[in-house]
Amino acid sequence: MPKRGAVAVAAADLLSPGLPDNHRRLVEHVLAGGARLAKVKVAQLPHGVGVVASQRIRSNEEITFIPTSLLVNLHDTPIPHSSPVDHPTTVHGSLAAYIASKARDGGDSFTAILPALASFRASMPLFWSAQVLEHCSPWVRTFALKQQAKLAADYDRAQRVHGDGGDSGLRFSREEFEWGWAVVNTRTIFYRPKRWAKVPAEDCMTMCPFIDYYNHDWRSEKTCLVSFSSDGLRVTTQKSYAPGEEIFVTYGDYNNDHLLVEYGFMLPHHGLDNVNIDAWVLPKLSPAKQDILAGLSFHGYVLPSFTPPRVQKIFHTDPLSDTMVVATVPLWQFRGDDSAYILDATSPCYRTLTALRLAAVDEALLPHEGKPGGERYGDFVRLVQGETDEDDYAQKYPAAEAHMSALMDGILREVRVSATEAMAALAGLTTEPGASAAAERWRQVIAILEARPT
Ligand SMILES: C[S@@+](CC[C@H](N)C(=O)[O-])C[C@H]1O[C@@H](n2cnc3c(N)ncnc32)[C@H](O)[C@@H]1O
Repeated sequence: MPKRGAVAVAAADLLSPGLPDNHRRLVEHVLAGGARLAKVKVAQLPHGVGVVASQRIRSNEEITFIPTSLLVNLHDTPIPHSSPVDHPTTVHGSLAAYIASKARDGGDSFTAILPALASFRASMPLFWSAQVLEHCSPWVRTFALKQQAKLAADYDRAQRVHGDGGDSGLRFSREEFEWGWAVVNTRTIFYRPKRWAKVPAEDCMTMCPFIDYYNHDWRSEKTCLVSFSSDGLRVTTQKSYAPGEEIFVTYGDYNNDHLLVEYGFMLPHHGLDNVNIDAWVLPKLSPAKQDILAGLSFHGYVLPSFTPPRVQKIFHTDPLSDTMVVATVPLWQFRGDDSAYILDATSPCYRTLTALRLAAVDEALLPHEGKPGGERYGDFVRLVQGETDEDDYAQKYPAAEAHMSALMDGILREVRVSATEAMAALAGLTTEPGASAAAERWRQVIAILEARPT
C-alpha cells in the first residue's frame, strides 16, 4: 500500500485545477486502497465531472484499476445477502439504505463527491411531477412510473429490514433513501466475478469509486472497456488520446429515452438514437393480432399491472374520419426479453414492419377457434419465419404492402402531432423540473422523423 505522503502528492497530479477538495480526498482514498490510476485526471467538464487524459495515451493501455477491496456491493451491507431469495429486500434497496445511512452519519470520501438529491430530482424523470410526466414521450413516462413503483417498494422493504426497529443499524429518512436509490441507479456497475456465478444478475450491482467518474458515450468501439476479474475492475483504452481529451466508457447500447430515465441525461449528438413507437403501433393491432405477434416473438409488451390501471393520451388517426384524435391507451409493461417497436433516422425496425404487415391483414383471415387462417395469413407467417422472401411477399400482395406503408406514414404523422402538442403543453410548465428536458426529447424525436429518407 502506498505511503500517506506519496498518496497526497500522487493525488494532486490526478486532479484538474479548481475541483472542490472532496475529490482530492476520494482520489487519496482509492490510491491508499491500492488503485492504479495512470495518465488520467479528474476534471470539471461542461456536462459534469469526468475523466480526461493527463498525457498522451495509446490504445490498449490500462488506465484505471480498482481492487475488489474498494468496491461496495452486497457484501458490504450489514445484511450481506440481501437478495429477495434470502431477505425481503433488493440489493438496490440495501445499497441505497447503506449509503444513505453512511451519509447521514457524516459520510466518507465516497459519499462526499456524490450529487445532491436536488440534482437527481431535476434530472431524473422518476422525480418529475405527474403533470410533466403526462407530456413526456410514452416510453419515458411508462418507465419512470415503473421506477417510482420500484423505489416505493424498495423503500418499504428496506424500512422493514434495515430501518427503525430493524437490527442492521442503518438509519435513513425517505428523502435520504431516495438519494441513495438514485445514486445506486446512476452509478453502479455490473460486477460478477467467477465466484459470484450463482448471484442473480440484478444483485451484481457494484459501486466503484473513481470508475464512476467516467461519463458515457455511444461509440462503443471508441470508448474504454470496463472489465472485471476476481481482483477488481479495470478500464482499458481502445484508442489513443491527446492530453486533455475526455475519456468515456459506454454504459450500454441505450437511446436517449433510456439514458434520460436511467441516468438523467441525454446525448445532444447521439448517432444511435431511436424512439420507441409502441404507443402508436399497438393501437393498430387488435388483441388477437397482438397475441399472434407475441406467439411469433414480435410483441414485447404485456398489459399493465398498474393498480389502478394507468393510461396515457396520444394522438392517433381515426380510421373513419381520417383525422387526428386524442386516444387514451393503457400504459404497457415491458416483457423483458423481447425488444419493442423502434424507429430510427433510417428506417422503422423489422419488428415494426412485421407488426404493421399483420395490422394490414383482414381480421377474417386470422386463425380462429382451431381453424387455420387464410392463405394470406399463412404467407405472412412464412415470411416472419424466414421461409418466404420479403420481395416475393410484396409482389404477391402489393395492395397489402401499400396498406402497411400507409399505416407507417400515419404513425409518423401521429408521432409528430403528439410531439408538437406535448411541446406546447410543456412550454406552459417551464418552472417545473424536467419540463425543458422533456421538450428537448420531443425535439430530438422530431429530428429523427425529419432525418428519415422520404
Ligand atoms: C457514473 S456518473 C459519471 C460522473 C458524473 N458526471 C459526475 O459528475 O460525477 C453518471 C452520471 O454522469 C452524468 N453523465 C454521464 N455521461 C454523461 C454525458 N455523456 N453527458 C452528460 N452527462 C453525463 C449523468 O448525470 C449520469 O447519471
